Amino acid sequence: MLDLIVRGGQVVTPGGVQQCDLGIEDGRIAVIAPELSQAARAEQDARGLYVLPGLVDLHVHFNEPGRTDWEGLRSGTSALLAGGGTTFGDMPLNSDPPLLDAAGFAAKLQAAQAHAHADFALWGGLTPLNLDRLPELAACGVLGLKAFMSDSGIPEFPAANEATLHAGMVQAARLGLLVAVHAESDGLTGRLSAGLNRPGASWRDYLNSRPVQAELEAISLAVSLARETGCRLHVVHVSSGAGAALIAEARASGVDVSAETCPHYLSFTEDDLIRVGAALKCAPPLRPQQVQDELWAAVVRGDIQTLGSDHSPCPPGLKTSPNPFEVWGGIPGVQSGLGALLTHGPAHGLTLPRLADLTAQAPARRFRLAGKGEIAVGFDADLALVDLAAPHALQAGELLQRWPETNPYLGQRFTGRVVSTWLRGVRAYSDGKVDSQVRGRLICPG
Ligand SMILES: NC(=O)NC(NC(N)=O)C(=O)[O-]
Ligand SMILES: [Zn+2]
Ligand SMILES: [Zn+2]
Repeated sequence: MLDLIVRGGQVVTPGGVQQCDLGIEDGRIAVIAPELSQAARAEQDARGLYVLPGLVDLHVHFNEPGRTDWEGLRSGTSALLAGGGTTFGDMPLNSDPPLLDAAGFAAKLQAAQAHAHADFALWGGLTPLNLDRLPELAACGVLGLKAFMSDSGIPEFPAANEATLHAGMVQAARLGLLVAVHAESDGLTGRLSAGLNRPGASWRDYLNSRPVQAELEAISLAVSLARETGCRLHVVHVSSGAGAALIAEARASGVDVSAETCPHYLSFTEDDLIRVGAALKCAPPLRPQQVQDELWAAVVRGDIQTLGSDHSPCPPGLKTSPNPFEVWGGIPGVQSGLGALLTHGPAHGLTLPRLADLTAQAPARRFRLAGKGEIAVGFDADLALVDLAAPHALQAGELLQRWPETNPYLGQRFTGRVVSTWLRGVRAYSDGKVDSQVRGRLICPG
């Protein structure tokens, strides 16, 4: 007997969108068919709703242990579920200690097993401080190694210069680990910031300190090191079409490199940053409309393979400095990414199967997370049931993150609303509430 039938939804698979039933057994999708007649212990009516694979958001900063007052695993995963996400990859920094060795892994694993309401994978860091710890991180089962090519803002997580990145990639290639980079040139951003960061600095000054050129220089360096070392490379939060093009060119010439961008680069421009200020500060920064249009084209074309939220919140007090350079950078986005994509995507030609690929299937495939990211027989029954006929303005009261008032999407009109989210066949979120009994599991790349 089936455990559950999800009945009559518009199911989004790589092949297209079709109305059918999903039969679920032992947390996995057992059968997909137009009208299931088998017996089941429970039924969920999904008529009129779209059934998407739960988001596999491999770029979040939940900051636990150590900076739980910035976000935390309970609040972060609650917001993830409310946004249709079922699996996350937690970045190694902003938690304290940062995840740089086996002890850091154990500390975060313990916190996540106790508090995460969604399945999780854990990134390890690649910094000049822990080049001798990469084999032990591989043995722990990290999702990959994350390096900053510019200042991370966190002193315990220093940037990797060319020599560190090279040494790390040589090892990563041997250990079978993927390396992800925050690609902005430290030399260029450092030089420009030194001239522009002064009392009275404006948001335009901040934008000028982190030009697209800084991204291109860093991508070029990372790609050439990946080519030389044979290391798998993933460039996170690509902010420009030119950056995506550089990566596409490298892929075409045989480098094993993929690209991520984030919903905020597709939703906001530098004009919004200048108007709104601190809530929209991130690095790399938001770009002009023209650059955003090119980025959208790269997403739809497939030159960007994955979407991640780069959910990186902080308490409101860190967003109050009058000097843009002193404001903490990072945007919360784990609950609003899907809504933003459903709202803005159609105008750019983004179809639902392509959206599902970018947000779930492609990240799971790229990071070898077996059984995740797809609505197909044998895969985990990780599902988001979405009402596309429910446009609404995003309210602080529905945001489950730690600091809802810092969310820059507040008040925006979204086209889709997540009605319920299912983790391995269990309803983990519905109608604004998370089932606090639901616990996530560690997933290691295969
Ligand atoms: N320390 C951070 O959380 N940094 C993050 N902040 C951003 N993107 O503004 C990131 O991913 O670089
Ligand atoms: Zn980054
Ligand atoms: Zn990040």
